Order: sequence, then C-alpha cells, then structure tokens
Amino acid sequence: EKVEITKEQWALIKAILDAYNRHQIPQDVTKKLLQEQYSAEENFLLLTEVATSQVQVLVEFTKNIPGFLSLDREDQIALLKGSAVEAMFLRSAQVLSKKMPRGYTEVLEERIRKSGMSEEFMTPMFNFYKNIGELHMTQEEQALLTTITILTPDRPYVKSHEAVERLQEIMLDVLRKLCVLQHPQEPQYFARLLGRLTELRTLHHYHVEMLTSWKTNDHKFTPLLCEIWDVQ
Ligand SMILES: CC(C)c1onc(-c2c(Cl)cccc2Cl)c1COc1ccc2cc(-c3cccc(C(=O)O)c3)sc2c1
Repeated sequence: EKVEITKEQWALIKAILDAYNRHQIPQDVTKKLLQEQYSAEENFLLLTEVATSQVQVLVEFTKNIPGFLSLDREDQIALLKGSAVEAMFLRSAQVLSKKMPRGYTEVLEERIRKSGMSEEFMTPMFNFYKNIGELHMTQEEQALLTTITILTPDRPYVKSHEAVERLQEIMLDVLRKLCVLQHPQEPQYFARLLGRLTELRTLHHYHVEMLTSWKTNDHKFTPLLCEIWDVQ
C-alpha cells in the first residue's frame, strides 16, 4: 500500500540523524587505531580506549532521542547499560563494513582479531559484520536501528516497560516506512534489519563470556566500562 511518512515523522528522522552525526568519537581517539604497534596488549588497550569513548558518545546521542529524557531516570540508566554492547556492535560494524571512516576497516579488523579474544567469538562476530555490510544501510537506517536497540523494553531492571515499548514502536514505524521508501525493490528489507537485532542479542550473550575470558587473563577495563558492563 502507499506508504506515507508524516511531517512529524520526518522531523523525528532528522532529529535522530542530526544527533547521530553530531555525536562521534573524537578523531584524536580513533586516529590511535592507525598507529604502528599491533601487539595483543596494544590492541586490547586501543580497543578499550575507543570503546570507552564510544560509551560517552552513546550517552550523549541517547539524551537526544526524542522522548528518552521523559522516561523514568532509573529506566534511562537500565536502557543504556542494557544496550551499550549492541550499539557498539552496530557502530563497529559500520566501520568494518567499509562504510566510514576511510582506512579504519583493515586496522580495526586486525586489532579485534588480535586482542586476546577467544577464537569461538570471532566467527559469530565477523559473520554479523558481513551481514551488516551486505545490507548497505543508509545513515538514517543506521541511526534509527541504533535508537530502536537502545529503546528495547525488555532489558534487565526496566520498570516502565510500556513507556519504553511505546517509544520503540514509534521508531519502528518510522523505520518500516523508511525501508519501503528507500528499498522499494526489497520488500523484505525491513524484516532483514530486524533480524540483525536478534543477532545482536546473541552477540550480547557472547560478549559477557568475552569479558570473563579477558578478565581471567587479567585484562583491565576503564571505570566507565566496568560500570556499564558490571565487571570487577
Ligand atoms: C573493551 C574493548 C576491548 C572491547 O570489548 N568488547 C568490544 C567490542 C568488540 Cl571487540 C566488538 C564489538 C563490540 C564491542 Cl563492545 C571492545 C571494543 O569495542 C568497540 C566499540 C566501539 C568501537 C568503535 C570503533 C570505531 C573505530 C573507528 C572509527 C569509529 C567512528 O565512529 O568514527 C569508531 S572501534 C570500536 C570498538
């Protein structure tokens, strides 16, 4: 049927895309990924630094999601803690799927593969990166998918489940319409995007194990990562 994006929905897309583009990891942090040392320790340290910066960026982006700050304060924290890993898989996927910025794809893949992570996580992780790359998501879709991931109602400790669900449904409806308009030849495109959200949940479970295996090898995380990932 004819899909119609309302004025309000266009305003919502613009607000989310502006926030997504405004809040990026500073270049002086990401540039460090391009330096010469490639030891497992150096790779882990650099990834920790970028991840920490990414969390700070994520918090700022989330505060700009229309309606987020009207949610219960404790629920805001629960949503951020519950979605950080998934939002970071989405962000690193955009970098690894040769989207942007130029020249980071190879070095980032190398550093992730050689960061002391157990082999068993590599396959599902790089399979996800391949799947995301094949979607050729637009900037709006990336920003909306990240927003929908953050607004997942069934995270641990979320009290007002319905309030979060209402907000997420608004974003899902916008993304659905956008997919129909931007990928007219692919009626299943929206369903494929949602399939990635399921894959993110699985990766999230793997990630808890990844942290444990890094911890046992005495890898240190930053206070912010310890707080958001409940480690140490
Ligand atoms: C603590 C650390 C060892 C860690 O533990 N698990 C993970 C993880 C790994 Cl491996 C894979 C997926 C998810 C997680 Cl959470 C990580 C590293 O997580 C990150 C998180 C965000 C980003 C953004 C990047 C990036 C590069 C260039 C440019 C840009 C850009 O946005 O311009 C972003 S790299 C990067 C690395």
